[in-house]
Amino acid sequence: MSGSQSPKDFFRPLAVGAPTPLMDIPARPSRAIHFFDPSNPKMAAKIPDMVGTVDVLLGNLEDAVKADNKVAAREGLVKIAQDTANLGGQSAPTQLWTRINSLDSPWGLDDLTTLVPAIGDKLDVIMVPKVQGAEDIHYVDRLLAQLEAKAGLERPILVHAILETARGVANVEEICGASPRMQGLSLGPADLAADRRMKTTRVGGGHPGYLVRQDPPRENGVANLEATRATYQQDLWHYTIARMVDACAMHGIYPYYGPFGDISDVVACEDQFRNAFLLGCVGTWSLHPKQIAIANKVFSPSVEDVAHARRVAAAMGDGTGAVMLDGKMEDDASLKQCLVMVELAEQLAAIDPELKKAYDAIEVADV
Ligand SMILES: CC(C)(COP(=O)(O)OP(=O)(O)OC[C@H]1O[C@@H](n2cnc3c(N)ncnc32)[C@H](O)[C@@H]1OP(=O)(O)O)[C@@H](O)C(=O)NCCC(=O)NCCSC(=O)C[C@](C)(O)C(=O)O
Ligand SMILES: [Mg+2]
Repeated sequence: MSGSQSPKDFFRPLAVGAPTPLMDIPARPSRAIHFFDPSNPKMAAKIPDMVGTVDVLLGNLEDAVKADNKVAAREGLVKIAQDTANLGGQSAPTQLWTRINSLDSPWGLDDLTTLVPAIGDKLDVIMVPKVQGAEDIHYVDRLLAQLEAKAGLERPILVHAILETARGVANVEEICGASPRMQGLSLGPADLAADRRMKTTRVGGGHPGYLVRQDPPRENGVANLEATRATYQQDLWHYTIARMVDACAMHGIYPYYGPFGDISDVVACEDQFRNAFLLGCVGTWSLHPKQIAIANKVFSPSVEDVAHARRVAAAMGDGTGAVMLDGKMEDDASLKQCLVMVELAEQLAAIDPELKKAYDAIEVADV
């Protein structure tokens, strides 16, 4: 909500006839947001078979789509949305998102004015790149309301902002609170690195030069600076992700990691995703089909964690007081953490039969 706005106006439609904004953003599973270029015939051909195997399919119109293909990508996305069953809309197993071109580009406006009338009923979330502050969200918010009203849509399209400028990061809280449409945030590590003038050349992930080194061993009180010392690579994105998580939690919306550009390094990709999962993110991006399985694995609580969480919940009874379990103290606050895990497991079990089987098996054997 912006400074001069009355609280009661925040949840009013911004155009006559537009759908009423949602009070709460639904927690729909979105472990992997899988990017595809709708102007690439090979990728487009794969989309119908991917429905049901990934939580979100995202038709990307921005960076990674050639300038000459911008219109073809937009039109390709319309066609895919119209022709593909079970993709997009409230009850579809796979959500349909798009990433529009940036608001200062020659294409952003036409992206919105084409997509909303044509496939607005199927589009669940619109990702807006390079968001700098609340003003960008306000612009999209009003425009979407006008387009929704004109198209007679019954459900508001949600908005997701990518943080990829220093100003965007500095304004992260106001971005999250700028509209009831705000669904979440993703990290845009490549543009953000460039904007910050970081000295990296990668799309997400770590850097071997960003490290801390073990202290030198001391002999008779003197540091041996010649000794071999272990180094520990640090996470370049810790600060930004942590800020995103707090801003999203404060506003009841959802944080996501983002892209991991080294498609061949599936191990480091899994590590980067897991850091984000542990810090509070609900999902990440997948740029290549092989990253979907990594995201689904990482962003689904492990069977061991769910088993432990259920044991704590059972041992805590009415949820107050303190108990000992396996030598550890559990209390109201550790129970709350466990309930986050249990709730997430329930949401995922409802849409993923394999996970349901794995989580159901715990109940019998381990609790
Ligand atoms: C990396 C690339 C070029 C490798 O593409 P490739 O064709 O060389 O890979 P491949 O391993 O040979 O592909 C095998 C098969 O899978 C297909 N395929 C491959 N990828 C996909 C896909 N995503 N969805 C569906 N199908 C896909 C591909 O067409 C091929 O089909 P085939 O067997 O029939 O020949 C390709 O995967 C790709 O273009 N991925 C999407 C890239 C993208 O969307 N980038 C933008 C997001 S990141 C970003 O913008 C940064 C950010 C946030 O803004 C900021 O940090 O600032
Ligand atoms: Mg970018």
